[in-house]
Amino acid sequence: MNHIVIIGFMGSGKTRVGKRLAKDFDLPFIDIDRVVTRKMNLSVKDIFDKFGEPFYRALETTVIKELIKDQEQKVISLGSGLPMQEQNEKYIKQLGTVVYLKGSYETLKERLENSKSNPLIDGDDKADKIKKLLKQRDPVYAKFADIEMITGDKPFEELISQLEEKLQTVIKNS
Ligand SMILES: Nc1ncnc2c1ncn2[C@@H]1O[C@H](COP(=O)(O)OP(=O)(O)OP(=O)(O)O)[C@@H](O)[C@H]1O
Ligand SMILES: O=C(O)C1=C[C@@H](O)[C@@H](O)[C@H](O)C1
Ligand SMILES: [Mg+2]
Repeated sequence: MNHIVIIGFMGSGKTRVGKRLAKDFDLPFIDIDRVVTRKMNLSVKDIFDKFGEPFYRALETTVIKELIKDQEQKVISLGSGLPMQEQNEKYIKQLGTVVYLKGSYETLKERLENSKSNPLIDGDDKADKIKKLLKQRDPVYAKFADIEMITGDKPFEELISQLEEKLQTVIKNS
């Protein structure tokens, strides 16, 4: 399928950017974190606490597999951890044009400072956890990316217009 697929670290802007692209391109928007929490009627944190991370990962994989079969083009924001799971690799590759929203450690730390909804970075050592996870994840996100956009170095509107220009070129040539 030729969905527009947004990946990146927690706080990189997958939801905000995804919603905006969907509006501008007049496409439906799907946020996989949101689909999973709706299915369970629980927050990400509650799913992790009650059922554990492997259960959450299995749900994410179910959702991405369903989206492969979806013939209606969409903008899809993936969960931040989804590209890290080996079993999802083949599905991401089939899904469409992948946009990596790449944030620096400083940008992400600032955006995530007050967030309490990400169980993998909660706690007093949040900054350390962000640094370690980002180091592991950045090369994996980069590997999947058809388009890489730096987030945090320019105003949101500028990011959107640059990204939309790149997407139009990639989609035209695909
Ligand atoms: N380009 C940007 N410039 C400034 N702030 C931004 C930008 N993109 C997103 N933000 C802000 O950063 C925060 C995180 O954005 P968002 O929730 O979209 O990230 P996310 O990648 O979906 O995070 P998560 O993985 O936790 O769902 C929000 O407050 C959002 O408004
Ligand atoms: O980075 C991650 O691994 C996660 C990020 C959130 O979006 C949720 O998908 C969940 O907290 C896992
Ligand atoms: Mg989000």
